[in-house]
Amino acid sequence: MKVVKFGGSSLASGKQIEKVFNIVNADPERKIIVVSAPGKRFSADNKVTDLLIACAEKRIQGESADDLAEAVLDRYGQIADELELGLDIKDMIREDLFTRLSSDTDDPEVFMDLIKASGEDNNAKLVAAYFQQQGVEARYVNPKEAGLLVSPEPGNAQVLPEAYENLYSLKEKDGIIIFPGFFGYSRDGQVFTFSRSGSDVTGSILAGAVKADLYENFTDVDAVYSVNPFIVESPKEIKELTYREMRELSYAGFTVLHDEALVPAFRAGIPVQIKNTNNPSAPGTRIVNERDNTNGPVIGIASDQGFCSIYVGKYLMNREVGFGRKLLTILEEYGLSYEHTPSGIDDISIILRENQFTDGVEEEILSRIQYELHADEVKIQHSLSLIMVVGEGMRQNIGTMARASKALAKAKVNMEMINQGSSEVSMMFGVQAVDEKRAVQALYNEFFAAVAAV
Ligand SMILES: Nc1ncnc2c1ncn2[C@@H]1O[C@H](COP(=O)(O)OP(=O)(O)O)[C@@H](O)[C@H]1O
Ligand SMILES: N[C@@H](CC(=O)OP(=O)(O)O)C(=O)O
Repeated sequence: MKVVKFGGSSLASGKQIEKVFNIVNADPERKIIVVSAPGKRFSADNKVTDLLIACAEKRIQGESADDLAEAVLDRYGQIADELELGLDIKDMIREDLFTRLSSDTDDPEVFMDLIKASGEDNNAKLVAAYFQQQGVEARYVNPKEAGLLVSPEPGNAQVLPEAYENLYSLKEKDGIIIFPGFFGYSRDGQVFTFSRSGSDVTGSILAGAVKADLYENFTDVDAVYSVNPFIVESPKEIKELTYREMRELSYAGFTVLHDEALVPAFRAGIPVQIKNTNNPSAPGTRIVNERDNTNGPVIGIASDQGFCSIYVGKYLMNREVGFGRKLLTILEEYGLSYEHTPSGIDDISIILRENQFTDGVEEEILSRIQYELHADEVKIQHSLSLIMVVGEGMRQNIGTMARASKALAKAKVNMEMINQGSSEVSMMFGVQAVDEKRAVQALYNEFFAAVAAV
């Protein structure tokens, strides 16, 4: 049995949903179908989820959200018309959205999740209606009915362990199951969503729960490319990579798969296949436990912007027991998570996502570090990009760091910091955001120009 997830780009129009139907119909093993909300039809288009967020924000501010609600309903309406689904489904979606919008906003975050989740929930109902109209035995299954229990963390829910046992019974159901991605229910019955792009996570949870043979993730590219195709033109496709490599790459900027989506599939040992809804005969990319390292040390290069680095210098820091703990405790008190901590004997840098800082907090944290830790120097550097060079082959190859540094030097990119993960499957370079694209291109030329296929 296969669990198959279709992303927003695969469900953005009636024509796309016809493709989805043909793909599912072509393989009787495709039994559990996870759907996202309708995504963008063209680059300047709106994702339904973004419209819903704007809708919820207006209501939270006490304003009317009718115009935005109509824009959402128009997207479903157009799809239903294209698929000749009739009025029932449109009426049902309208009623559902306005019922949700009329609920109380006392807890804005809970309200936001209720509205966001409607994107996937209503799309699953619409897709199920289309499959039924085509004469296929298919039915919408609600995550509450199926027992997809999650932690009550708005916009950042985590699956609860007992969900896996509950969801196992989906295996026994007849026909095709159309399951909305992106959200689950807390133990007391409230809706909570995963973080953005979280339908990938739902697919992986279901695949793990029913012990599927394969988790297929359909999107709008033929494969996972060795670098982001918006940075390097026509980059090499990756045929196979390991869970660890993909986890590092998706965390560091390969948005094609949610970085938390691999854990459930990995724990259950289920391979993941990335495929293209618009070109389903392309083999795609397979994510597995182990692969042959035949083509050099590096499998992919990912990059992301929006980081800052807090530098702390203190003479004899290496001798001071508890220094690191005290420093991280200050960050913890402000609810900040950090990404990397490159360090020397007398200094340490903490790399964080900039968007975690609220007004005024930055100065407060810097002066607390200076004062409470008696630091010699504390400074913050903004607008950094992190570049991750990833590959299991690095463990067996000598000189990968030297090659990367040389390529960056040749491209006149100043490295602000370097960190090699203890796992030896990744190297991190911190550069100024303005240098990011040039750096990625230089690294790509170094590691992929002469490689046939990866
Ligand atoms: N290394 C990469 N390989 C393939 N796609 C990538 C990569 N990095 C970023 N992407 C982007 O990921 C997109 C697919 O993910 P997403 O937009 O979330 O699709 P979906 O709508 O299927 O959920 C691609 O269109 C591409 O722009
Ligand atoms: N619709 C949600 C969840 C999701 O997974 O979407 P997509 O498959 O389009 O990335 C979002 O936009 O975040």
